[in-house]
Amino acid sequence: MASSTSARLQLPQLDGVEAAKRAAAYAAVDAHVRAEDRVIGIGSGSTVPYVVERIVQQGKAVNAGRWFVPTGFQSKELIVHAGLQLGDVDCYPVIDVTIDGADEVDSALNAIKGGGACHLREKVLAEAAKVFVVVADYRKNGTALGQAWTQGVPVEVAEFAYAKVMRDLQRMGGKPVLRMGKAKAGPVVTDNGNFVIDAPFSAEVMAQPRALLQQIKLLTGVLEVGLFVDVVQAAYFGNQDGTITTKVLNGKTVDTQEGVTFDVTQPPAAASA
Ligand SMILES: O=C(CO)[C@H](O)[C@H](O)COP(=O)(O)O
Repeated sequence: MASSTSARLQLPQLDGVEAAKRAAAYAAVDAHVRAEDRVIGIGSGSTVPYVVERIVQQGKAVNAGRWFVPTGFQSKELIVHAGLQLGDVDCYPVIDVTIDGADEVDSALNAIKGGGACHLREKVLAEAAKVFVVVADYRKNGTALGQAWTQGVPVEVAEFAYAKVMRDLQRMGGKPVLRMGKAKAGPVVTDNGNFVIDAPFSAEVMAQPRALLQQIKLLTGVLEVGLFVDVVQAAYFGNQDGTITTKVLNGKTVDTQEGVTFDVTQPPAAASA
């Protein structure tokens, strides 16, 4: 994928899952962040720092004319600390490409997102983008939603409505739990000041993600649901053996390629632009 004639990058040695995340992120940037792209959405999670790292490797010249739109506090900090120009979706409602993490992706490119409680802004930046790409390690690459990611569908709710929405989700057959803070007494509060409910459903219900999304979205008090249906155009997964797996939308079908060789030490082609 990258040219083998350029000088190699000196990168820190990473093991296992971290190496997989880096490979997925670098491969996705190389394939989807073109030199001419001017507005770029930056998602959330532990894989996204490698996305920003690769974009920085594309060089100061190409990045000087770009605006970077974050999905939350974490990605805003990444953008600022990388010396990239910060934009917002109210200035840039059309984004050239957004790259984000994912909690699980199925074989039809449906995804669960919201493990970091950012899925409201993430979905706005996904839908604002001409191209929406997710990056993850091999643990997130599945065939059906809810198999690997068992903590449930993340649902962002208005704080005052949470108890009513919990009851609604129970009536739908879910087992909702209010997400609690780890180093804070009380619930997680999103970047938008709301609560998050995690709602596991049976495999039969999870097998129809569009129907489930529509049903939850209609509950009064719900801001957004972490089911991303028909919005992901490509997914990149880093594997344990150093290769990557790609799932790319091709018309109405998904082309899957496994065991793709990718050398992270090769600089990105856009670096010379
Ligand atoms: O949806 C998200 C945050 O709301 C993240 O993108 C998702 O949790 C993936 O994170 P990681 O790259 O750490 O696995």
